Amino acid sequence: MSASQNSAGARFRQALVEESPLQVMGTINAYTAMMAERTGYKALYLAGAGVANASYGLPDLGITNLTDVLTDLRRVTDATDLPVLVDVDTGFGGAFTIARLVRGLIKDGAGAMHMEDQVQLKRCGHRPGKEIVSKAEMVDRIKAAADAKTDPNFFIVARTDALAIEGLDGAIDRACAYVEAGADMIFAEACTELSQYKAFVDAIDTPHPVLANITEFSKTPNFTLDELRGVGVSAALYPLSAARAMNAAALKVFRHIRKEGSAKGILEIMQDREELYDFLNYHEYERKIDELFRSQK
Ligand SMILES: C[C@](O)(C(=O)O)[C@H](CC(=O)O)C(=O)O
Ligand SMILES: [Mg+2]
Repeated sequence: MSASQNSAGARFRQALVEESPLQVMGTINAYTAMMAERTGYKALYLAGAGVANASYGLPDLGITNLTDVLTDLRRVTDATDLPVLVDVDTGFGGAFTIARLVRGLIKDGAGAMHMEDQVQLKRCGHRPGKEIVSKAEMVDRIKAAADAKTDPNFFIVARTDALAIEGLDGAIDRACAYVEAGADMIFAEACTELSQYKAFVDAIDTPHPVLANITEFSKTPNFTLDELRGVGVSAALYPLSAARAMNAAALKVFRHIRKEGSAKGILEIMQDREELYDFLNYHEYERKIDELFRSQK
């Protein structure tokens, strides 16, 4: 098997074949990535909003950069074998920056990326007031990315935020142009109805045409996997589900211990030491230390 057949990009493509729709699970750090892997997911997601919110305490408004994303990516790819889809926002700059980004992602173990057609001062895809670049400019972004691939299997997802601005026909017209330019899949952002996904799927001519972003508290309802399968969606993204739950749990714990002066009464929502150690393979590390240094005792 050649190196590129076994690359993260190849593994991402394989996951799309094995599972349809492929559930792509957002994990904001190495440890949650390990838990998701053990739970049975076949692909992970590094959310731009996750990098911004969780790692830097910033809103998802295009403030974090290429280096911030690669730093978080390396933590995840060092800890798991699963292929990771990485949110690279607008690509962080012009053609040369995008090329550097693609090379960096592949080097740091990403299997796929998604880049969007918003202006540099981007917003969350589910917020009002989004602005997008021209179709031609986004086509250039995709071409720059496709041209920079050092692994032919690296998977490029083009995200279009055009539905909210140009309507379904405009968004589909862009989607087709993005695929023509080298995108492997379309991230149809902020769809409100299943029929919209179907329209994208019918228009796009690739083996795995459409990704649905099932982010909570958004413009997109929490469509089930069966519903998405029914309209031909190839990948279902859960960018921040665990992060939202982790935030809510942390806040509960902070409030409880502050108020009660003790963790008594809130312990049941915590992961206990045994489970933590199980996911970390902690005992294996201890065994190794004992084995290595036994003679010194
Ligand atoms: C997918 C997304 O790009 C992300 O960064 O996770 C966000 C998710 C969200 O804000 O809920 C987006 O849809 O813009
Ligand atoms: Mg994002």
